[in-house]
Amino acid sequence: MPPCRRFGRTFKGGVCGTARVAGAPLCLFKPGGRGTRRCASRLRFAPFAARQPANRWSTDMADAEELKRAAAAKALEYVTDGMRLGLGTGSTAKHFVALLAERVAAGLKVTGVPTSEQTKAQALSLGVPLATLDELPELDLCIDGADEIGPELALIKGGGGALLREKIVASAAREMIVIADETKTVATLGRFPLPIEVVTFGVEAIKLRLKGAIATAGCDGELKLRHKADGKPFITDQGNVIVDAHLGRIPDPRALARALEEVAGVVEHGLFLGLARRAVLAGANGISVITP
Ligand SMILES: O=C(CO)[C@H](O)[C@H](O)COP(=O)(O)O
Repeated sequence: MPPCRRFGRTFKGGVCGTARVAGAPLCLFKPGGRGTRRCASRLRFAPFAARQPANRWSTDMADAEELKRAAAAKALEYVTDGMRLGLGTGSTAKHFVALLAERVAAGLKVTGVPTSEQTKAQALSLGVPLATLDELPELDLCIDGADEIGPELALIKGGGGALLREKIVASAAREMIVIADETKTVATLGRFPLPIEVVTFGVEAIKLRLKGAIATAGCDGELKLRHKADGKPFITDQGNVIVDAHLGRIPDPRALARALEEVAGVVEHGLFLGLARRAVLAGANGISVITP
């Protein structure tokens, strides 16, 4: 049995052979005739075989991570030497930063501007050179995840609470590429609660004004202040709080964005309109790259 070209190992009871699935570098693991499973991570490869009898939920979770990593790997193809990169936040962006770090270790020269303290810590720990947006106010490319991807690549972002810095960094970049597993795509935005970052002063009054603004854009739904697991309000990297708007449907995202921007106390909202120029989506059938 030839060893896996990616991992350099031969796996007992099965064949591991690298392949490109619809352009994405994935390793195909064929455990002894029991079907083909995908593995995109050296570290998780061995446990994967042992995981065969695991319950459906954990298998789905693992598959979702593999898809995120596959999207991140494809997006890496758009990165070239010397680029100034916006580095997104979230579980998909985390895969991108990890893969980017491997390329940096192999000699790629890039400078990243992180969109959160979390991403900054990850990038620093992996040796990715960083700068602040003040030092690099113009970026070549920003790569980030999203919570929902609607028509014309309109996005909802901010599930991880980093929407403010994410929007500033994406706006500073010549191009934004959004990376996600394909379950994030929707025909109409709004199933994912829309994060709205507001100042900590007068939150209840701000929520009342938000309710009215949301109604003028033809939407309705509950507004909830975001809390952490310990019950305390979630505080963003900029020291603000987040109100999540559970709207269900956003028929006119531009109208809603305009209405939200008029409410005093709103710092930013999670509607990213006209920012993403490309989406790299990973699904069961491979990778697709879509443009608005
Ligand atoms: O906007 C974000 C963080 O503020 C993330 O990009 C978004 O929540 C998607 O995260 P994940 O890749 O973990 O699904």
